[in-house]
Amino acid sequence: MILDKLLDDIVCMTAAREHETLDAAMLAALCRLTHARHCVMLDLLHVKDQGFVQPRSWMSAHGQVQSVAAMQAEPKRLPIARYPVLAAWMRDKSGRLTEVAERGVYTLWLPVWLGDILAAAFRIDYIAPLDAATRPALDRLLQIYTNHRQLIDYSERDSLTGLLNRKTFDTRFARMACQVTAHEAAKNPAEEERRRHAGDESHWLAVVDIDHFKRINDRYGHLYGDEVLILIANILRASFRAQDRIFRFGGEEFVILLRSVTLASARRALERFRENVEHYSFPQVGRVTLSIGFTGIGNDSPVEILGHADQALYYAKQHGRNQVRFYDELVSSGALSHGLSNQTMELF
Ligand SMILES: Nc1nc2c(ncn2[C@@H]2O[C@H](COP(=O)(O)OP(=O)(O)OP(=O)(O)O)[C@@H](O)[C@H]2O)c(=O)[nH]1
Repeated sequence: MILDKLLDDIVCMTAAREHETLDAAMLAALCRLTHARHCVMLDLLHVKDQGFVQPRSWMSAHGQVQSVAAMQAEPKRLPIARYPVLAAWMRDKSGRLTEVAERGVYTLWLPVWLGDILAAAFRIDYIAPLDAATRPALDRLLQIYTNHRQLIDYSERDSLTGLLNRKTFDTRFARMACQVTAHEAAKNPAEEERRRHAGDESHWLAVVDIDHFKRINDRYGHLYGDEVLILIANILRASFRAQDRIFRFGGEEFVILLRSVTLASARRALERFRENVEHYSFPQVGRVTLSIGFTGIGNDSPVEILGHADQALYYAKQHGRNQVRFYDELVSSGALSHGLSNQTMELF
């Protein structure tokens, strides 16, 4: 019986081609196998050598899997010290299934190890103790989950920085732009423009390019150039929210999708990131700066949106580098004319 259920769950999990679907299949499997009252997946974030814990997805009371990616608000991050089991795993760089019983409720913790990095954990709460066969079954299921997650990571991510790759950007951005276009179709473009400037929440796309990166490679060699790319990827991860998506677009270019924020917040986040890089001391290389162009994601096609952000980036490069430029503002001030320039990067 347990074998049948387990095989069904494995079929579901290994059919997943994206993290969200894999996480949902794993949560459903865990709830079914443990008859859980509550099941949540937590992400472990490593920020400046400190560990933080943040929910990623969970099973709702109605048996539906919900995910942070679909939420408007930033989920709460708590220091890892608030979770003694996770803190001990992180300190020891090892740990397996751990069951904790307290006042008639059992909590099972399952770690997701990627090498010696504790990347995530599942927490399951239930009231009847697990039978002897369930624990080893959960342990195997966790191994299958981790293996499949690594496979998805491998195809979605850039091997140098670990950020999402260009192929993933193409798929995700086309999907996101379609959703926004469908949502905005009923509105008139002038109203959408007014809404973005009026401080309403919207989605934004930013293109980031390291300044004079060729000089870094030429002066210090490609290995140091690669190190700069890895460190900038780390600063990017620490500078943006869980709902935002960060891609290495190729070479020394990165793309950020900022979700559901006002123009002022998007600008502030990008400025803060730019300053974080400017003030970081890169080993051997010293100071590195970057230029950023960004625009709103409205009714335009993905190619046009990328083209607009790239035009703003090009403007930043032409006007001193180390700055953030907003496409719509450049157009309304007359510094840029609306439409695709022939200096835009090669798209798709
Ligand atoms: N180390 C390293 N270098 C790379 C990688 N991908 C691309 N590059 C280098 O990135 C450099 C990009 O240089 P350019 O496009 O001329 O731009 P830039 O020197 O950054 O100048 P501006 O963008 O105008 O500020 C080239 O020297 C590429 O060889 C990589 O994965 N690792």
